[in-house]
Amino acid sequence: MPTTTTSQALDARPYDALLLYSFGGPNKPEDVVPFLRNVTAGKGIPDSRLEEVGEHYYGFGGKSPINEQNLALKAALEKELAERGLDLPVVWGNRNWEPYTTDAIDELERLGAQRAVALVTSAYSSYSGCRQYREDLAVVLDERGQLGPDGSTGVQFDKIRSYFNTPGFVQANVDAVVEAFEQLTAQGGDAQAAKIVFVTHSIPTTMEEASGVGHATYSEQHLDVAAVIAAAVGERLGHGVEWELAYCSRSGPPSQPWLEPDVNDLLEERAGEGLRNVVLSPIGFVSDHMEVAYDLDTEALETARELGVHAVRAGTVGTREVFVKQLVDLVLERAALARGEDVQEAVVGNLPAFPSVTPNDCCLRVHEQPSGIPALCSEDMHR
Ligand SMILES: CC1=C(CCC(=O)O)c2cc3nc(cc4[nH]c(cc5[nH]c(cc1n2)c(C)c5CCC(=O)O)c(CCC(=O)O)c4C)C(CCC(=O)O)=C3C
Ligand SMILES: [Fe+2]
Repeated sequence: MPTTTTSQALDARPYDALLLYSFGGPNKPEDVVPFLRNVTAGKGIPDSRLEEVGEHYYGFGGKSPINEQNLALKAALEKELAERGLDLPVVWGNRNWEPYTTDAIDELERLGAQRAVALVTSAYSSYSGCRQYREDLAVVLDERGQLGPDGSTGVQFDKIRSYFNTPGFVQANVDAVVEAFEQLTAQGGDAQAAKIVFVTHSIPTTMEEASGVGHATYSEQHLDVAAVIAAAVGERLGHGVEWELAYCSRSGPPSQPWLEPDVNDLLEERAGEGLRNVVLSPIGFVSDHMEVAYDLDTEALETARELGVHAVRAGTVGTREVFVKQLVDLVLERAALARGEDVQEAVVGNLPAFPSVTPNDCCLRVHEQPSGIPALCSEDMHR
């Protein structure tokens, strides 16, 4: 039997393609409304919220940074794969904008791919970051007449595990936060006194509860990895650093509870207690999405300024080398698993590696309320 290291270093079999699967975003003003319609179909988001979010996009010329970020990640993955001698084409697709899921499947078929490994651009497990991607794949396959009782009857899909608690994701965030501390000092801020406020996307508390089937919940995942990042940053800086987790980008009706505190509310409260220096670390986002560009760089930094708080926003992991290498390691790990080999799954923090084949009721939108939609890469849909 080959050792894991050797086979992982060289072999992506049985996969013949990598699907980079993301959210999508508008490229121009005319795209904004159709994009928002795609995102919100049947989700009960009030019109007032949609108009507000539309304005965020128009404020940036109707263009989200997300598509360029994904193209950059695709290029970085291609480079890393080529450097390792791996002949694995990368195909990009999105749930909510061009190139759509069906375009990506067309492309996979054009390449003659029979078995693809999917990498979703969300590091954490919840309905929004995990199951929704797997359901959309199933829905699109169904529309194409390619969904059988145990998965796709065409190109087969597996998925790499949620990667928030992998060494490369954590290291990339540590590097970014340390750089933000250096920037704070260079700007005349007080790095010794600064607190890290980790930020992620809020979700409804019902979705939070449902995210904990078979593994830690969405917020627990963030708290676990935030503690590791903060400790490593403290070591690099040579002094302890305090930290907290806050949320951004809530939507839905005001009556519906979502995870709190909101980052702006937290800044206000801590400023009232005397906090004057903050590093905002958007660990919930793998690249500079609109949430980062608007909710953090526009809104939260403005809040901080009004409060007299010196705040610096740390970078997202984006295409940092250590992160890209981790993603390719995860592809190879998934391939070794698919070949039935023993695999040492690298993790950091106190939580175990998340499942590569997810339980059937993993990450439902609402706990114990079946969605009625099959989700790919779950136990039932995995042959
Ligand atoms: C957890 C999470 C992630 C992180 C995981 C991941 O990355 O997948 C994420 C990512 C993203 N969300 C995005 C955009 C939007 N999300 C919305 C709505 C919602 N997001 C939710 C959660 C999440 N969302 C939820 C619970 C809703 C309510 C509706 C529902 O229950 O599903 C809405 C509707 C308006 C509004 O409510 O804001 C928009 C426009 C974009 C694109 C940004 C760009 O263009 O750069 C990205 C990457
Ligand atoms: Fe979202």
